[in-house]
Amino acid sequence: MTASLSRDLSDAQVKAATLIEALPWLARFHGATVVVKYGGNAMVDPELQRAFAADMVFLRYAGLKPVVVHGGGPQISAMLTRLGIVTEFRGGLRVTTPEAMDVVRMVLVGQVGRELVGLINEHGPYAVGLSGEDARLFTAVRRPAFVDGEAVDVGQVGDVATVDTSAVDDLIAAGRIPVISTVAPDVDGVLHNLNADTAASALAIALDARKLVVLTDVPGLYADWPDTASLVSQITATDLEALLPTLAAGMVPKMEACLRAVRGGVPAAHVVDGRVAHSTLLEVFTSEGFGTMVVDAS
Ligand SMILES: Nc1ncnc2c1ncn2[C@@H]1O[C@H](COP(=O)(O)OP(=O)(O)O)[C@@H](O)[C@H]1O
Ligand SMILES: CC(=O)N[C@@H](CCC(=O)OP(=O)(O)O)C(=O)O
Repeated sequence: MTASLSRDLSDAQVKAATLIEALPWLARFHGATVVVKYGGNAMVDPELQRAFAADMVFLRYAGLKPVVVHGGGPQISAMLTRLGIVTEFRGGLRVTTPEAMDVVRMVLVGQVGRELVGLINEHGPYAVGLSGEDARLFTAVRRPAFVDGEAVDVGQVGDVATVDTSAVDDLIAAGRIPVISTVAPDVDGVLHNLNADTAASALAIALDARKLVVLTDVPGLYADWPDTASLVSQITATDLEALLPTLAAGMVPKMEACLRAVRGGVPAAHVVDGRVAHSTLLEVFTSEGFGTMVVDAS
């Protein structure tokens, strides 16, 4: 056998092994709803954006029901700066004045959501964008931020008060991929800015999703950040609860969202590295999984 033929054969074996490794996961997750929080670098790097859109279409063709909830913090900050509006974050939440709220809605619904819908729809007529305002998907209740244990008012920032999944259910039943922007009215119709990790978690619970996958810019949760040797591949909700008070800013809403999802009945919540192309597929269809998995019990 020539060297190149044996290389071709071994390449073919590696490809075949990768495909067949997916078989049990294809069987297990056929028909399952998976909520994916799109955020971090995967949202700003054009190649990663395209890879993410392809992953959502792949999940759909593999018989899963992907639902995307997107972030957009950096894009909101960039637009506020362009418009000369100064805002700050307190306790991980953006202080949202009525003026800032207009920009949050414009950027999330009108820009970030639209761009992702466009990328997915390069593959076919699948993605439909919604915000929390559509068909009462979310209602919000004003929440404070916590700084050094003290509650601080951060304006029109909300927690999810209610979820009505009917519009999302209709889209899923029609074979579509819902793409959701996280702004929502309160009971008086006043629009609120929701943290996207928090909204994704609430939606995963309401949809009875089998998985919540949260994309971020690190390989996963580090028990002892920033010690890279402390990457956690799996953690129980109980252990995560104990670790939460020690976590630094960005990871707190993400891990709280995973904890809430799992406590709310979602069998597994994952934080994966969105800087790696196709991270969602690596998580769903490989035996090792990818990133950090949170489960209710070990
Ligand atoms: N224990 C930890 N494990 C992993 N990342 C952490 C931890 N503590 C703080 N971080 C930081 O949190 C960041 C993720 O939060 P954030 O930047 O808000 O994410 P995103 O933009 O993806 O929503 C990481 O890039 C990292 O810098
Ligand atoms: C209340 C609050 O802070 N809302 C976020 C909403 C967007 C978001 O959560 O985006 P990422 O996932 O990219 O951080 C904000 O205004 O930035």
